[in-house]
Amino acid sequence: MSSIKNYQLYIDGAWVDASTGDTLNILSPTDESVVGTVQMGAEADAQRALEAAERAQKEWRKVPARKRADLLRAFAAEIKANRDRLAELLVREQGKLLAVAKMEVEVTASFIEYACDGARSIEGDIIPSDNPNEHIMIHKIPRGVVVAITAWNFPLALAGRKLGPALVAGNSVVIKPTQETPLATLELGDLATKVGLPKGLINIITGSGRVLGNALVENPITKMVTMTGSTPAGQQIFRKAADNLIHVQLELGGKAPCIVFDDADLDAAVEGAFHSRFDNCGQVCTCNERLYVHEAVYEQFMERFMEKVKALKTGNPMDESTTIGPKVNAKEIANMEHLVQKSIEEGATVAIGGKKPAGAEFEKGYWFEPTILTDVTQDMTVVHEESFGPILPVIKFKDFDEVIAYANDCEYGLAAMVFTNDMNKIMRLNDELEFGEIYINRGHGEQHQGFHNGYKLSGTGGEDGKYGFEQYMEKKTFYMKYKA
Ligand SMILES: NC(=O)C1=CN([C@@H]2O[C@H](COP(=O)(O)OP(=O)(O)OC[C@H]3O[C@@H](n4cnc5c(N)ncnc54)[C@H](OP(=O)(O)O)[C@@H]3O)[C@@H](O)[C@H]2O)C=CC1
Ligand SMILES: O=C(O)[C@@H](O)[C@@H]1OC[C@H](O)[C@H]1O
Repeated sequence: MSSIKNYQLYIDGAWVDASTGDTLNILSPTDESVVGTVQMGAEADAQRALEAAERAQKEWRKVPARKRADLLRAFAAEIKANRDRLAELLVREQGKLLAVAKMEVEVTASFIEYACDGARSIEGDIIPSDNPNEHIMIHKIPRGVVVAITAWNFPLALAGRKLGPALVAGNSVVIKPTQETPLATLELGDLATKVGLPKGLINIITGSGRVLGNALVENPITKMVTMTGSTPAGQQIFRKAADNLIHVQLELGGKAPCIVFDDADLDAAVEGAFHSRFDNCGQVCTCNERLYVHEAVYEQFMERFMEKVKALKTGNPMDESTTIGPKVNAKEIANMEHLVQKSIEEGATVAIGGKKPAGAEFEKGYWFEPTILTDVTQDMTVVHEESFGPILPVIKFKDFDEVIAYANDCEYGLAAMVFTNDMNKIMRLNDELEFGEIYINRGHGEQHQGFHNGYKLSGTGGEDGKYGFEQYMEKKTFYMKYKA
């Protein structure tokens, strides 16, 4: 039985108590046991962390980018060296499968390593002026103090995704992880100290988004907010950020369509649609949230697809034979139950699942059976509201125009998946689908060198790749007049 650690706040390279004296128990989604405690920071703690970050950034921005990258590669290496310990903590606080947790730790490090590769690409411009004896120079400079606010589905990877580019670009960071799963992120504090990152460069403080998160966003020291989470919270941050007109990068909700055309490779489509819904218990922003299958292949596809769903083994995420774990908390389960009930009321059929699994091992914890809904129509709630869980509505379609209209009939615009081998369809899909990330003939799964970019209510700014890195820098233009 792993011991329970009581975490403090990590500010200016030290562990300190929060100003409030309040603490929060972090519960295991598997059995609701306490897996750790954190302290609830408030405005005064936000101020302390931001001031430490501001002091550190004044020195950090002078360090050559190559040297910054060297230090951060050591940080990434230390994260990898602690993979198994961090992975177990992720399983205990978030309920993801151990194998997925190990991959998350590796991805955390690779996000940082990818950013380090960009250290030598921080280039500006020298532009000839229209005036004689004058040059125009555009410098890329760090923004200053960046506030990073993260969600619970991949808490450590989301931290690495933001820390990497922010720090390599010369900023300092205050991270506020979600109250649901803060523990693995807090562990980054000791690793930062161990590799000798300057004090105050990374600060990790815990507390509610409404109080601590809000205090961070509205503080004038903050020059950028990068947040991953729900659309409502992102909208609140966007409104508050307007007070100081700071740069905001928001990665929010999604409702990805997965479209299987009649000419699709059905094995690839079954695999892609299945993993894109059920991996991480459906808690991925780019998940297959609604499946559209052409009527000509519907029976064939569903026969193979349902076999895989029935074969899923729900259970303890530490058990290697488990293939799907619990949801993260009781609120998420309530949403699952609401969506299934609403779907039934609106005329859908529960083809499989739809409730809490039976058995003593599921008495405690936040469990929900993998659920497939059929006889679904485009107007139903479950086709428009994000489930962010193991629920999949399936709709039969007749032709290209019909399914594109269905796919775009959505307030989100993050990801879409399509299976077809018809080049004309593929090129038309790229033109007509209103989503920032489109996967052709495979399931979801971003790569660091891409650009994770949500349209509509899925966010603003975008993350990853060279365009995501650019978000962490300001530009300064010089007009240099000289004597001939
Ligand atoms: N597009 C993407 O890449 C991703 C999007 N998501 C989306 O996030 C949602 C699930 O994650 P979840 O953590 O519940 O999302 P939430 O929006 O509830 O929380 C995300 C983070 O924002 C904080 N927060 C909430 N309100 C505010 C505020 N007013 N000011 C500052 N910070 C605030 C939260 O703090 P706290 O909760 O601690 O109070 C948390 O740290 C789903 O909708 C999912 O689609 C998730 C992962 C990736
Ligand atoms: O935010 C998400 O849910 C995804 O972008 C997820 O986060 C980190 C992983 O690398 C991505 O799959």
